[in-house]
Amino acid sequence: MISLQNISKQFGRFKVLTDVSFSCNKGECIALIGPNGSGKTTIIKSILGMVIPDSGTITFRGKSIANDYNYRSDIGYMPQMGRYPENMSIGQVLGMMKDIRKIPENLLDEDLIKSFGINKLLDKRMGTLSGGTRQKVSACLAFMFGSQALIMDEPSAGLDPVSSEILREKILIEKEKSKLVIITSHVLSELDDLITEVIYMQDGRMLFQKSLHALRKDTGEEKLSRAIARVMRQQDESDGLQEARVNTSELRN
Ligand SMILES: Nc1ncnc2c1ncn2[C@@H]1O[C@H](COP(=O)(O)OP(=O)(O)OP(=O)(O)O)[C@@H](O)[C@H]1O
Repeated sequence: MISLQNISKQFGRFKVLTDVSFSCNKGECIALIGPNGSGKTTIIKSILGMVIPDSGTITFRGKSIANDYNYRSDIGYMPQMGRYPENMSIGQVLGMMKDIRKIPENLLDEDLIKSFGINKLLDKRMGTLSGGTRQKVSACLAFMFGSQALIMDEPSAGLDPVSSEILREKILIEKEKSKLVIITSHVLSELDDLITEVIYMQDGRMLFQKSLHALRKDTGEEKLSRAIARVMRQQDESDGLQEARVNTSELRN
């Protein structure tokens, strides 16, 4: 459904993405993980056309996204930090998005609006909302139009435990409908029962893409956090060995 081929991006002199390639398909729930600054949000923004890569190709349903923004109506996006007109009320923001997307009222998915209780806050101005309520509005918008792909950038950040669980249940329901879900999170424990695949980023490079099943099998660890920790230890050991080999050969020369 979404495919990245050799994507690289530089901001000024700083290389943020180097030769990133991966594909993801409907029915998959992909954890895009990695340390702060490893390039996860830049990947997401590149998929959404908000960042233009310096090189490489991104395709959505087999078609290059370059110069064609129509594909975006098929992606529900929940940003890390939603920015909205501060003077508009929640109801006006929801209404504005409905007008832009032009989806018939009976096809709108308003589950989260009800379960988060957003329907009781429609008159509140965006500028007065708490961080968590703003996140809830972003979540409502991401799911509202029944998009076939959902991209969520740290969706539970700022949500209280009850709301996190509501969102998690919703993601599971959509995953069961064979949608593609891409999700970034630093709280790996909340991804355990959700995801099918892991893409691990480090320093702007994709270190690996593996099914959760393969990752568990390779590491012998059931929990994602422990499996990732084990992979990183193995990586450090192999980097150390490599460094030792280089040092030895430098000494010989
Ligand atoms: N518009 C920009 N101009 C300059 N540098 C940028 C820009 N956007 C991102 N960067 C830099 O690119 C790097 C990757 O940022 P990105 O937001 O993709 O990381 P991330 O993996 O999502 O991090 P986090 O886990 O902290 O959200 C960071 O060093 C960031 O400062």
